[in-house]
Amino acid sequence: MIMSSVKIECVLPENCRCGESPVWEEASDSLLFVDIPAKKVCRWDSLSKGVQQVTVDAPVSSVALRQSGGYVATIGTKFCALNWEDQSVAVLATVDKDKKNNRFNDGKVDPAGRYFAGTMAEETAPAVLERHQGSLYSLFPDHHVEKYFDQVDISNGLDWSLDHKIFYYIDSLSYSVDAFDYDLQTGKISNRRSVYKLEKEEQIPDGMCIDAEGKLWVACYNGGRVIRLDPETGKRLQTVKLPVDKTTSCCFGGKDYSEMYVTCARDGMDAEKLLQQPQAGGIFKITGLGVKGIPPYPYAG
Ligand SMILES: O=C(O)[C@H](O)[C@@H](O)[C@H](O)[C@H](O)CO
Ligand SMILES: [Zn+2]
Repeated sequence: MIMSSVKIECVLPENCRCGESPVWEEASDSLLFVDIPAKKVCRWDSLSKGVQQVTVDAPVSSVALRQSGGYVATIGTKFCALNWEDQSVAVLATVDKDKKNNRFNDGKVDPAGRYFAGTMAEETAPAVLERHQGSLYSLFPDHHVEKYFDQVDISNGLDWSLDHKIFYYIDSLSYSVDAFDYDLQTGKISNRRSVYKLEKEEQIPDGMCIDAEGKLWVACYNGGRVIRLDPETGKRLQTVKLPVDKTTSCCFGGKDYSEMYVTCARDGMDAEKLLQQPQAGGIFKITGLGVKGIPPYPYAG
């Protein structure tokens, strides 16, 4: 049963051009996120409401916690370590060296501490790009990189089932949420299949996270919503609409991971749309969902 006490609030009017990769950092009661084209990694302190940011030298598409301290981030086509204190970036590995127009997109750490992230061709406008240029990779704790597959259009949301036996993945322009069998020991994936095909008004599947009941939450770009899916039945369980169209990603955070945070974009909106949706690019908090999330896994290298 769905309780109707869902509340949506813009907690940070940040005007991100393309906000992405929300990650809750319990140790600092903060939300990390990136603004991809603005080349910024941001950290919003939920207690003081202050934002700190680090500007890097290329589009930054995802950020994740690092077990040994600081963060890791995907910057351009590089997996990097980010030292928050002195704002320094160290390159851990580079991918797609033969594809000068590519950049990383969404990334997330698996339950064994590997940093998964995929690439895409740079867009000329939202969802307009040379197709099939991307690949999916992961950075192992020893800093070696494995490539899983290529021919990706827009590599996007990813997460793992609660028993760590399934890897969920979105290539946005397939309009599908896919699943693979996952071998946590080796990091290998196999047996790709679709678990949900988006409906027309749901638009483009973007970022994704799993909740503590094993259900998937997908942010729908241009759809102005997050949807909750049951990957076992392939059914949509819930739709939560937001007052902005370009919802890009979601994560759980806050006390006991009972709140959901949603990022969104301003790029691609005309002046009229921006007047109608002045909160576009802000950070939204959704409470009252009645389900919790799980903590993010830190990169183990
Ligand atoms: O947020 C992302 O993942 C991409 O970098 C964005 O550019 C959008 O998703 C894309 O335009 C719509 O699919
Ligand atoms: Zn995305």
